[in-house]
Amino acid sequence: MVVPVKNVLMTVVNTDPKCFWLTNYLETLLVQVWYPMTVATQSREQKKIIIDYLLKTGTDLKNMPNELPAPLKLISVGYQLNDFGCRGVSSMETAAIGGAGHLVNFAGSDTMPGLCMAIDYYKQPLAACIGTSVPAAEHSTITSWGRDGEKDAFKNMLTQYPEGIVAVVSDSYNIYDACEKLWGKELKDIVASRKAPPGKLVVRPDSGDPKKIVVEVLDRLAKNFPPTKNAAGFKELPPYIRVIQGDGISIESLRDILENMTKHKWAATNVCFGSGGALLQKMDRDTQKCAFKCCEIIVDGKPRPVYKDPVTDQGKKSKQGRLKLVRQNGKITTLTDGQGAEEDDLLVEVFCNGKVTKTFDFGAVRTEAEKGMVVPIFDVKM
Ligand SMILES: O=P(O)(O)OC[C@H]1O[C@H](OP(=O)(O)OP(=O)(O)O)[C@H](O)[C@@H]1O
Repeated sequence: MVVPVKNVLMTVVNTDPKCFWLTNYLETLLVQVWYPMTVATQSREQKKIIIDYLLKTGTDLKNMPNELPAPLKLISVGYQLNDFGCRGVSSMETAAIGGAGHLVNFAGSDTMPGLCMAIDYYKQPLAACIGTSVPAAEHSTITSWGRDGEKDAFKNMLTQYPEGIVAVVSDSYNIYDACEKLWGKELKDIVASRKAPPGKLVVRPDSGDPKKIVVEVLDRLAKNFPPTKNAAGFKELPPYIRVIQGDGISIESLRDILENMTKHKWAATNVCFGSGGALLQKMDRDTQKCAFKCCEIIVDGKPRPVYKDPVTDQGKKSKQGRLKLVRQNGKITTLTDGQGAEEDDLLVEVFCNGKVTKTFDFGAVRTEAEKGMVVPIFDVKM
């Protein structure tokens, strides 16, 4: 469920007076949910930005081709922010937890542990295509051919993967020449013969100022792959060629790039993104101010509200009494002091006296996260 910050997200009630210490004992463990929640939230914010620019620059989102075999449905927005974060996090466990958080909103990911986590813990079959990636060159598979062998390295990628999507990092030496001379002239016929959709070459710059380099690359490619204008007057490269920016992507740079593309009349559909450290690592518990506080205590059989209210920071005031999460006039809010009716509480019991009483599958989590988005992008429940 999408809940604004500063609301109650979970409550823990002690059911055995002999274990009065248990709730606080669990605090440290339970508060660790701050991490996947923050990854999922930031990834969802980036999805909103991408959809916003797609609409602004004339993409017909409702008629985008399905990217998955029936009965699964996913439009290509699901691959517009790809998880490149596995190498940039502190452990494989972090990659698994954060990577699954990103998959709530997108389907593109190179973080295998995230995919395994979604399958294992949320009981999704592999065939549900929770997360996928594409064949892609990395610098070593290009530079091993030597500086004079870059064209042959590129050609090798196109011929090894003659169908579907293939991404090729193109900045090993000179990204501008790679776009204009190698892709645009020497290999143009092979690129243009790729059957699209879904087949396409995805050119990857991986250095330079992210804000500028994407437009520079699009402009260079446009010299030999003439773009068409969509209904809103924005340029689109031929469907067999696209660009991925995977270096230095954060919420801020993603917005800057899309804004700069819009300024230069390039449609957002020409580009997709890869994000690593900023997606999975560059955040902390205070990003969304996630905390766990005592709000009620039973003394001599009588409940008593408990709270803190530091004079030095009003923002740290905690909620008191029994808490409920409710929807009032369409807005989610927290009721304190036992107010509100039990049946209006959006919080549900998930664990009681040693037993898990409710579970959620990954499809249901995704459906919740898509609520409030302009366009739902996937239906991959199985
Ligand atoms: O969002 P980020 O955390 O920056 O992750 C993405 C980056 O990771 C990889 O490069 P890497 O940093 O391994 O090396 P390079 O940039 O020197 O090629 C990739 O080529 C991207 O540039």
